[in-house]
Amino acid sequence: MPALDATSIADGALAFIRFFKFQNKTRGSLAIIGAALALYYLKRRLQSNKSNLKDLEKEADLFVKKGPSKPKGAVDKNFLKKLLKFLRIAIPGWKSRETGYILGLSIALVVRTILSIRLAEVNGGVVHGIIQRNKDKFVQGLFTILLYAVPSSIINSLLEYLMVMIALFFRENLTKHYHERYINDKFFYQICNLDDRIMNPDQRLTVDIQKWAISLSNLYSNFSKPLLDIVLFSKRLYGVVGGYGVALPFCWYAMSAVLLRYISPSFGTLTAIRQKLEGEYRGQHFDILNHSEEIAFYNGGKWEIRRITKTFSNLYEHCIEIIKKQFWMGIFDSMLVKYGSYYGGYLVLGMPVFGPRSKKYLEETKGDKSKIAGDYVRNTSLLINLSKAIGKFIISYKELQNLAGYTTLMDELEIVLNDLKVGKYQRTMINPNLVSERGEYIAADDKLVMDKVPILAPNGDILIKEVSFELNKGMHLMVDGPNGCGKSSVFRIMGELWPLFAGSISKPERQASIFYVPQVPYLPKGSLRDQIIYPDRKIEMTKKRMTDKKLRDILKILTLDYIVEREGGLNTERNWTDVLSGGEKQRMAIARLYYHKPAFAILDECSSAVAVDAEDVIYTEAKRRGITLITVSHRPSLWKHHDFLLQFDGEGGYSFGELDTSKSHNIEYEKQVEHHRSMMTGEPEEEKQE
Ligand SMILES: Nc1ncnc2c1ncn2[C@@H]1O[C@H](COP(=O)(O)OP(=O)(O)OP(=O)(O)O)[C@@H](O)[C@H]1O
Repeated sequence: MPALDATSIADGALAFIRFFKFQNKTRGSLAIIGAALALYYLKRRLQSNKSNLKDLEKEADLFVKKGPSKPKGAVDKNFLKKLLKFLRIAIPGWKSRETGYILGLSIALVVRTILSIRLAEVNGGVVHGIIQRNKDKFVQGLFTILLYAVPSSIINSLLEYLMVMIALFFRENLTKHYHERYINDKFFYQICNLDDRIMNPDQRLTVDIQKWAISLSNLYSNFSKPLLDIVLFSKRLYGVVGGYGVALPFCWYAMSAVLLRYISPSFGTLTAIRQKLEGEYRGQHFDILNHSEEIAFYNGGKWEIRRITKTFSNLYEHCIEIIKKQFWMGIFDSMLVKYGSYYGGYLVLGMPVFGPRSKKYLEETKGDKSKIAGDYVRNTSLLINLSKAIGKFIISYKELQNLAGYTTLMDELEIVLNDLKVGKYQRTMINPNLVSERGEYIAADDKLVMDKVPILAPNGDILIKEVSFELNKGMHLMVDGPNGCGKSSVFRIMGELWPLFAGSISKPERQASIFYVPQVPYLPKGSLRDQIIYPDRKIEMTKKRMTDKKLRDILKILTLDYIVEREGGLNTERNWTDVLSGGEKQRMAIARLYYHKPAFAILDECSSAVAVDAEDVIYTEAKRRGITLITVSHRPSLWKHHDFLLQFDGEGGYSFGELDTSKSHNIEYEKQVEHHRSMMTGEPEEEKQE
């Protein structure tokens, strides 16, 4: 704050007061009306939304279905409740390292404030020395400032360090909390396939948690430091300028806070929407990378550009909207919080000389100009610090709104995971009455039984009215039917990926007893050995008395042993999805099946890219290893490896019975073989007699 002649400050203040209060009431009233109109205009401008933003808000509010619709990310009682819930996860206990670091941060903040107060005193001393032309006092002051610089620098850096560490601890705790629930169970499948509330759970788990943690850590120091500064600086200022001097900045800021709250848009909602849009944008890049080969072959670049440009322009427009609002808020913030406080500041600084205690002060200083100037500089320092602290305290409301936005996003994830845990999910249902109904899973060794189980898609769409069959160990089952009739869905329900709405399913309790081999297998990043033993680790492989030699033998049966040689051994790490061909990937998944040797294996078109003669080896070997096969396939050449047939007609009906391919009366089988032959050779199909 520039040093001004004290008399002119007081004159200015008095003129200001007279202008509004006593002298010119008409002009004063006009100014107040003008200011009120300007405020109203600003509020409308800040709180109005573009039409596309309204849609996004509606979408963001999909969640708040119950109760009155409130903007997401509002700072209210609900937010505090949610925040408390997450704080319990972020700070696990009183004796945790987080509490230790927060305590450390609090101590560092106190020390920082004490150092600032001491520095203000020293500043005053230096000015006193200059005006008195007292060289010793001046040099002593400079030396003291230098001495204070060392602890101040250490404390400043320590504050930064502690804040970053606390944010990282918070992130770690929350990430672990979500990982345990999201990845350990089947929720990562269900959150995208059954529920339509969260489009980008990956964004929530990565970026949003990180932002929440940083925002909370910043907020602690942005709130607690100013709060502490306010207490300590006010106390000190009270001692030197009296109660009026302290009350004035407070009144000013209280008025500013009310006005700010009146015109401020819900930055929490804006943040929540922005995070959603960021997630969608990232998700599309992820899609392109994931399907790069297909997109490149289709020459789908133009289509992808159109799609990604649209998503990015939504994000861009939303960011512009936020930046514009921040611009208008910035003007208002500055006017009230920064420049407004200058005016009030000068009034306070003039108080020792012109205020109610001026007589006493002037007697004490005996009119010593150097002492008055020194006090002025010290008071300026104190006041600047106090003003800054109050200003920061008010502006951190914006940070609080951001935190409210991130908290809402995380709470949504929490709600969905909790719902999935109890088998509840939300999506547009064809038959909404079904949501609360559930069938029963029964533990049974060595058999799979479906008793009156309706096959329904997650949206309640009836694929097959009711399915019943019993399969004992050693009864190899072929599952057939037209595309989209619900073959895979039967096993999704059996594997508890989709809800069981009615009937009962008996199956072995041990998850590992039923193994699923899909058409496109998952090949995780890792060694060649990992591809065979997934999801086991080497330690589990050793416990199962499996050796690298046995793994190589498995690969040999599947004629995959050349890959071990070519890639340089079982320890070689590669991105196997890119390295292996379609048929190799499928055979690798079969190697995994042989390694795990489950009681039952669901083979879902798992050999569609494998040559027919190699397919025979695959199925014969699986049976030799004691695995009961449940094969979902359209290939009639596979029927001979099975004893039973579960056949869906594509119109909601099915049949289950023995399959005897050797009997000539098995017309259905022969028809299928003939159809396949004609497709392969291009010759017309021959008519068979029933
Ligand atoms: N998550 C889902 N939500 C709603 N419907 C789904 C979902 N997944 C699949 N479906 C629908 O359920 C029906 C049955 O799918 P399913 O995968 O069981 O067919 P399928 O008989 O195995 O077909 P194909 O022979 O083509 O593999 C299909 O119409 C499909 O569109």
